[in-house]
Amino acid sequence: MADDLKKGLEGVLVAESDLSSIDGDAGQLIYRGYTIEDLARGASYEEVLYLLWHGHLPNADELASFTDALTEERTVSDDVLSTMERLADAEERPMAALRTAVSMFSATEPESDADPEDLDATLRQGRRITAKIPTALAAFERYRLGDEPVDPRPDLGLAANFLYMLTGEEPNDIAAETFDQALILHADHGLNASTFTSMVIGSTMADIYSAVTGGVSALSGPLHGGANQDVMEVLIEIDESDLDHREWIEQATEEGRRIPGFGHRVYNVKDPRAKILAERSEELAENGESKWYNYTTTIEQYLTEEKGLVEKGIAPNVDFYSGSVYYQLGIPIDMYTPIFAMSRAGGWIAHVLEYQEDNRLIRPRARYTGPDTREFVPIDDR
Ligand SMILES: CC(=O)SCCNC(=O)CCNC(=O)[C@H](O)C(C)(C)COP(=O)(O)OP(=O)(O)OC[C@H]1O[C@@H](n2cnc3c(N)ncnc32)[C@H](O)[C@@H]1OP(=O)(O)O
Ligand SMILES: O=C([O-])CC(=O)C(=O)O
Repeated sequence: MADDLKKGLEGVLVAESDLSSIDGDAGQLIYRGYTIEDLARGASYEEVLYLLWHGHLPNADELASFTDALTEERTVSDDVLSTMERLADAEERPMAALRTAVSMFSATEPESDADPEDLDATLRQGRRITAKIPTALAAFERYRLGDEPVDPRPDLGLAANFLYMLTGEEPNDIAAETFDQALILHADHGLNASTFTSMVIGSTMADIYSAVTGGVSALSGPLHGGANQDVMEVLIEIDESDLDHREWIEQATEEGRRIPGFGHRVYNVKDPRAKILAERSEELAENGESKWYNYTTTIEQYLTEEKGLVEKGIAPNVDFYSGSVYYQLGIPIDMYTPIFAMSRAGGWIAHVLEYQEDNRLIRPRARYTGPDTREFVPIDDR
């Protein structure tokens, strides 16, 4: 492969960004200069959204008017609800239902005829999308269970309100805080595949609904956001196996299975988000069932230390520990990737807006390896 061809765009710089920075060797992630550890410990998801969208952490008044604006936009149209019901009846996957919902939100967009160059209008549209995603997703889950959707509660923050709409019960403080932290950890991550997808769409000056729908689509794949569901499925496979979890991972490794939740294009060491989520998983295990956390630590220890994967730069990524956290919060397994999207929508919107401020159409090239020019043969002569 010639040097100028960067398969998978590895290492290629295509934009400047103030939003997030990853140090793949040190295992550090910052959003606009703040470490992910400080944000996860001290901020709410709404504060992080504000930081990403407005460039600074909000003061109390700014946060209050920002959360009010988000809260006001939580309801979704009856058309979206009935579509969620139909898709639930058809046993559609939640990520596909979410992709459809985001696309449908634009039908009730009050500023749908805004000039694409009006980035304040785009931000307001993005805020509407971000506020509505939890409502549509929770409604889909309720319909799947044969229940009616639960109306959003204006007195609850985005994370607690989502859990409330999902179950009909107000979550306890530990569940609400853990889930809020998970949303913070997933909000942004440089030019990952789904963010880049949104930026490519945004670079044509298409609307933000299209960009976020594209982001959801790209995130759904098992090499990207879909891995969090796959990790939990592996843990359940281990639980149901006749083998003990240590034997299971030994056998899986011998069979050459690629374990989801390991490996990353940018990190050569353990993802800092995985460290935080591992702590949350351990805490939940101390007050509940310990086996899920135990399975993950056994896999991590075996692969990284005994099989030496960490020396090859393959270590747990964010998806490795989020599954056992969500499982212990009682969230259905196929909602894990939509939850990732719920959070990452904030990052997609931030990157699209940042790029559109000084927009240039994104349009790379492929090296042509097909035949040289040849003679066209009419169909009757072929
Ligand atoms: C939120 C996120 O998107 S985080 C990533 C979520 N995805 C996953 O967890 C799925 C599992 N992981 C993977 O498939 C990959 O590590 C990716 C897709 C994340 C990164 O892919 P790339 O940067 O293209 O790395 P690539 O697939 O080329 O792998 C490089 C080497 O690491 C190995 N490797 C990568 N991931 C793993 C893994 N999970 N288990 C074992 N080996 C792995 C590959 O076999 C390859 O080895 P080789 O050079 O000896 O052939
Ligand atoms: O950065 C990436 O390639 C994948 C990832 O961890 C994320 O999107 O959070």
